[in-house]
Amino acid sequence: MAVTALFRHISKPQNYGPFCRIIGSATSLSAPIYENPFKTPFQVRSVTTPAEAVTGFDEMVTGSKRKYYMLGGKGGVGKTSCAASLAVKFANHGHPTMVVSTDPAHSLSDSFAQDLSGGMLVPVEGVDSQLFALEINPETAREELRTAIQTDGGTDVKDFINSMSLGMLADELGELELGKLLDTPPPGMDEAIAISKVMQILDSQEYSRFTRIVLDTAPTGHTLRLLSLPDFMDASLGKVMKLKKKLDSATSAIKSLLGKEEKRQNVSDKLEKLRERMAKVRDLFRDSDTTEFVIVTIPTVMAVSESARLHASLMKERVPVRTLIVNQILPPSATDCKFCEIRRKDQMRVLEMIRNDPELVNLRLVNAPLVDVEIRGVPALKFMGDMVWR
Ligand SMILES: Nc1ncnc2c1ncn2[C@@H]1O[C@H](COP(=O)(O)OP(=O)(O)OP(=O)(O)O)[C@@H](O)[C@H]1O
Repeated sequence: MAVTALFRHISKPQNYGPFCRIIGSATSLSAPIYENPFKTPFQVRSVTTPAEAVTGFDEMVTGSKRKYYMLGGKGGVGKTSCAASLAVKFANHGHPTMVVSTDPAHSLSDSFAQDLSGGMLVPVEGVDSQLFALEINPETAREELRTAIQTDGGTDVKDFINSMSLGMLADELGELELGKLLDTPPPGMDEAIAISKVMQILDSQEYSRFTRIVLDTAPTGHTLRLLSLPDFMDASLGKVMKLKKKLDSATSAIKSLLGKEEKRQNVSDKLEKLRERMAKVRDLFRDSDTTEFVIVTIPTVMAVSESARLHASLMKERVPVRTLIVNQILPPSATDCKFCEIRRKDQMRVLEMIRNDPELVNLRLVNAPLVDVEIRGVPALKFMGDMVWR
């Protein structure tokens, strides 16, 4: 697909729906007054959680060099809401921003309450500055790659080699199982291809203006496998490339005799480009000057345990992590709701657990309250952004 074809414009005005009364504040001890999007001031009740911290948004927003923020965590904790709200905030601070979902189960469209599907860059309505969203369907990205390789004769490489009586090389290529890799990809592979596609888009001159890229990633398991994948891909594709070079020199004489076209050169180029992009993805994840991985969790033992494991893996892979967002914290109950009281006590215990967890203790802890409406649409995201990203 031509890069220019990635833009799609929304002509219909969007209805964001009513928003929003809030019942808690992000870590506030002093009960600040926030303004809702309809300009009706409302009081935010305090969430009494001791470790108040800010995400250092000033630092995040400073500078026009391109920066990447990846949000990840357990399913359903609020990754998309946090990612979308960060993107809105960057855009409202003047950064041309792109928010990208590489989660096979996209929810950016739901979060923005706009249709952002289709694998193209879509402008988000209702934001002061440039904000574009992109939902990459990892399966489609994989199919595109497969078709590109097939069209250029790539899947027939093995047959072709056999027909040239180079069976030994064919076996060697077979061992690399590139075709199988695309048929039944290991978990994380689709996302790696999707991210490499994002890199391809961002590499083009046309999109060089984007200075903030926010990635809403798939739940933890995929992220972890994704991290180790570029190395694996790099090695596999590197081997394929070497083999192809050998093959090219071995067959070029025969091919020129038979007058066959050099179709496979295209395949080689594509694989080489994919390998380069995979290597770029790997480097990007580890570059603390440009990249930050933000872990999002909720105050339950299960979610926090998973976050600790995610953090340990990210550290092992040398991915920079500074912030842990604990989302959906219940505010103190204004009524004598026993259920709410018990849940909140439970949550406070979990917050204490986070503060004492050796894996998480050094992270900036940002507590975000559970609000009494769904976070949906730009005004709601703007509101969430002002609570979380400070
Ligand atoms: N602080 C909050 N208060 C109230 N509702 C919230 C809050 N944060 C998120 N939500 C709601 O919780 C639901 C799940 O949020 P979201 O889609 O952002 O999670 P996710 O981690 O991206 O999920 P998935 O793993 O399925 O992609 C949404 O309906 C969202 O509006």
